[in-house]
Amino acid sequence: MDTNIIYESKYGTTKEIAKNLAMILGPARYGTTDEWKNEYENSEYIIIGTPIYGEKINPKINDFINNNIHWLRKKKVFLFCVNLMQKGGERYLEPLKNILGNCVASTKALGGKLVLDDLDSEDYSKMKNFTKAYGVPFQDVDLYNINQITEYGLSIRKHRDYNIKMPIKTLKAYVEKFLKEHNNCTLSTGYDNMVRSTPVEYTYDDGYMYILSEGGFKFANLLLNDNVSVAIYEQFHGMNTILGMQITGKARIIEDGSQEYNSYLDKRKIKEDKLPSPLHLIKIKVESAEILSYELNEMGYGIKHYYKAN
Ligand SMILES: Cc1cc2nc3c(=O)[nH]c(=O)nc-3n(C[C@H](O)[C@H](O)[C@H](O)COP(=O)(O)O)c2cc1C
Repeated sequence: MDTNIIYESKYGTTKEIAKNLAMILGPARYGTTDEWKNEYENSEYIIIGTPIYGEKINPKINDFINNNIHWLRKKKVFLFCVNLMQKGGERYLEPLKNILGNCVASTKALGGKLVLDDLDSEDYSKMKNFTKAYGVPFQDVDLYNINQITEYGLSIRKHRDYNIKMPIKTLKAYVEKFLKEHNNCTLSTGYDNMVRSTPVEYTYDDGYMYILSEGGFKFANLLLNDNVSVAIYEQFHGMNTILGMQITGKARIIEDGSQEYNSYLDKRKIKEDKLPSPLHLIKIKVESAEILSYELNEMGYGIKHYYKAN
């Protein structure tokens, strides 16, 4: 497993976050310091999560880092803490960052929870004294924010998956070749609780995908939201022949009968008056592409790539 998440948690918030991060970062495992096995040391990406109690990181996390420093320093380490600071919680991670040095790729403070009814008597009275001393209300606090967690998970994922950078020209040429060599895709459109994935034929030319369609559900979404995602892929036979792309783009409906519409039909040698029903033209600007390609892997560039069009 390339990615391992190590955490400690007293009341379950850091555990919940570790579990969600493991799903986003999958394939990944998550577990406490006690569940750690030496065989996990071959993971390249190590994410360490600690709750903050009394301004301090969890002692087991501290011990784990000190006892494993020799191999941790050779990895890419992401540190996060779970706390109730609205801002600046990263400072709690400074001691760990200082021990680990350059292997720390990022530090992040994530919002935690305080549920007074769940606290054991010792924590309950500590919190009571703390709130009294600082003149803050003695009450439940909920800063747990799933958007913040997914954003954090995706940022680590990007760091991990797109680590091997291809020359941009080579990647662009590869993306364009792939898009030209295929003509089937799944177009996903969405608005509010309406989500639609439609298998369609497309053509590609100079940064744009073109789709002709009689109409339907997807147009209702496109009229309300021009953000689209497009998947183009080959049948899955195993990781050693995996090939596919997920495009993010902006769609526009080209006016029927406009010059652009007519020249597209001309190019495709489609006679409008011969059509059984009118066709509408969707033009998608390719903004970015996430690529899974055994071909690029065989070229020595790694299997996953992120392409951003200019
Ligand atoms: C006794 C006690 C002390 C705490 N001290 C701090 C603190 O110093 N700074 C902070 O931001 N949060 C503090 N918290 C809040 C915890 O970090 C928060 O509840 C977190 O979600 C706990 O994570 P866990 O459920 O994974 O153990 C404290 C909570 C308790 C109960």
